[in-house]
Amino acid sequence: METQDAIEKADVLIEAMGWIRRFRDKTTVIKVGGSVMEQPEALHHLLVDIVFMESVGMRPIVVHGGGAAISRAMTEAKIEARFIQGRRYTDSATLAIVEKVLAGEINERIAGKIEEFGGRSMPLNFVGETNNNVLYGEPLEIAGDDGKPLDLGHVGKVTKVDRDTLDNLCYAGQVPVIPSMCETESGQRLNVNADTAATAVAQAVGAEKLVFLSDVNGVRLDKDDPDSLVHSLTAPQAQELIANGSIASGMIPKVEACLETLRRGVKKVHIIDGRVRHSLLLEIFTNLGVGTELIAEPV
Ligand SMILES: Nc1ncnc2c1ncn2[C@@H]1O[C@H](COP(=O)(O)OP(=O)(O)O)[C@@H](O)[C@H]1O
Ligand SMILES: CC(=O)N[C@@H](CCC(=O)OP(=O)(O)O)C(=O)O
Repeated sequence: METQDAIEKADVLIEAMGWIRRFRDKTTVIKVGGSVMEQPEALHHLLVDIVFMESVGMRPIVVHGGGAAISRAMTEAKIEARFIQGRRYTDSATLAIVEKVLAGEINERIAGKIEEFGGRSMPLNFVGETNNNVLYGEPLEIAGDDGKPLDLGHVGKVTKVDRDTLDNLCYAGQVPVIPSMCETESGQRLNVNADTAATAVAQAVGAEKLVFLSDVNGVRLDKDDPDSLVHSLTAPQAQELIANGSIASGMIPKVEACLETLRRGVKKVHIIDGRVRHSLLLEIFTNLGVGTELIAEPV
């Protein structure tokens, strides 16, 4: 029986070989949502998966949010969190919290854990003595229903990514870990929605794949019903679900980010459940089709 078990394990390795070959030296951008980071066990398994990917010659890049932790820190500081079209209104006091919690604590924690699990990583933030920032941008301008610009405070969008630094780190076998903030040309720091930050990184490095890890099993027709999961979604279908309100709250910037990424040529975009053990490896190494795959047009 033991030999049988060992043979089955060897079969699994052989099955993975084709996928490993396919993705070797190709970049996968992994966006880790704040909700996944709230669950230490889920985060542990996810980071081990990322170390595995790097060990077999893939090039993972992590972009992370931390919405839940930011909101918690705001409550402690007695600041009320307010969202406008899925973006956090960011005044100066909120920005200071975002910088400390997201670019500081969470970013360093993820990078530290990757190292703890046997990988090598580089936290890319501007907190501390050296500025390792790779995301540059400008204030985000969005309009309300009346067409007038909305005041979001210090919220930005990424317009430039330091691709050379990311390429060099990946080449050297280090996993870049990027918080969702950017700096303007004049050095002003801005809070960026993590889904859109991940999109900008995926486009800049010409990623083969962009995977969003969230706390739901994917895009659902009814957001409260896990059985209404949509396995494959085309761009027009996704737009329809946003327009009719089926896709709401934090799922809006995520799906919009997916659509933008497809328009810019990244081949595959997936939204999967980061709470499921090894969901990332299942997504990459099997045909099981976990979560929702977004595609530009039906094949
Ligand atoms: N149609 C939908 N399908 C799935 N989730 C949805 C949908 N509409 C809204 N949501 C909400 O979007 C959330 C995911 O977005 P968000 O909280 O920003 O996640 P993350 O922090 O992982 O980026 C889900 O937890 C769910 O409550
Ligand atoms: C402008 C804006 O909304 N920024 C986000 C950045 C963090 C984020 O996006 O975190 P999740 O991935 O966990 O949602 C925020 O302040 O919550």
